[in-house]
Amino acid sequence: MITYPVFSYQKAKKPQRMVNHQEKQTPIIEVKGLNVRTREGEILKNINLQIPRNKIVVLLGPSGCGKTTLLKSLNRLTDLHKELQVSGEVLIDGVDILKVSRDLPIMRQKMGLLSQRPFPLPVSIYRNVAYGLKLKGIRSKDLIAHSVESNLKRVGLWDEVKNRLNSPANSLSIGQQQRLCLARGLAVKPAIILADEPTSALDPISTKIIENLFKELKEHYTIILVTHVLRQAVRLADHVVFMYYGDIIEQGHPDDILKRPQTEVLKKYLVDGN
Ligand SMILES: Nc1ncnc2c1ncn2[C@@H]1O[C@H](COP(=O)(O)OP(=O)(O)OP(=O)(O)O)[C@@H](O)[C@H]1O
Repeated sequence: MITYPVFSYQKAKKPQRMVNHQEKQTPIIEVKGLNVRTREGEILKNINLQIPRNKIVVLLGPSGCGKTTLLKSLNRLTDLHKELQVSGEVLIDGVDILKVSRDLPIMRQKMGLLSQRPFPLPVSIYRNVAYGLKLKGIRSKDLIAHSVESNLKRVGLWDEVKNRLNSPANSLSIGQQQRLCLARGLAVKPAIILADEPTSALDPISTKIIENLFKELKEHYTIILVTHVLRQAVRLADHVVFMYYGDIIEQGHPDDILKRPQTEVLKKYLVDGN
C-alpha cells in the first residue's frame, strides 16, 4: 500500500507533447528486466511488461506479491526507500526513468498517483486543485480558476463543492476527498495515472463514481490500477497482469486471464483470493 501524499508535484519547464498517430501504437511504458531487491531478498524478479496507451491495466495478485513496489518503480518512488536496490529499465515514452537525473521532475509530472486513502492538502478545496498549477509557475488567476472548475467538473465534484470552495478539503467525505485528489492530479495534466487500490477506503457509491471516472478518463490517460477486487478487475481492465511472489505469472486480456487461467496459482487465486 502506498502511503505517500497523492500526486507528486514538481516544477517542470517543458510543455506537454502532443502524441502523434505512430506514438499511439507504441507502449507508453516498457519495463525491461526490472529487479527490485533488499538485503533480505528479491521483491521483483526480472519483470518485463508493456503498457499500452489509453488502457486500464490492472495489477492483480495476493498480498505481498510486489504490486505496489512495481507501481512505485514506475515513477521512482522507490528512491524514497534507500534499502531498495533497483535495476533494469523502466521506459516512459522511450526514456528510462531509472537513468534520468535532472529530468526526473519532468518525468514524474507525467504520472499522477492516487493512493488507497485520499491525502488532501490541509488547505481549502480550491487551493488543493490550484496547488500543482502554482508549482508549475502558472500565475494567471483566470487560468487557475478555469482549471479548478474544469477539473472539479471532470471528477463530478463541482456541483457538490461550488458554493464551498474555500472550505477545508478535509471537511469533505472520504469519497469526495478521493475525487478531489484525482482533480488535483489531473490539473497538472499527467499522461498516466497510477492508482493503488484507490477505492478500498470508499463506500459502494463513491467506488462506482471512481470506476466510472476511470472508464471516461482512459480516453485521455493510461491507468495502472492495483486492486484486490476481482469484480473491479472484470469491470475495468483492458489488460490484466497477475503477479505472484515478485514474478508476472500470466498477463493478457481479462477474458483470458480471469476466465481461462492457465496456471494453478492463478486458478487458486481466482477461487480463494489471497
Ligand atoms: N522498503 C521495503 N523494505 C523491505 N521490504 C519491502 C519494502 N517494500 C516492500 N517490501 C516487501 O516486498 C514485498 C512486496 O510488497 P508490496 O507492497 O509491493 O506488495 P503488494 O503486492 O502491493 O502487497 P499488498 O497487496 O498487501 O499491498 C512484501 O513482502 C514487502 O514486505
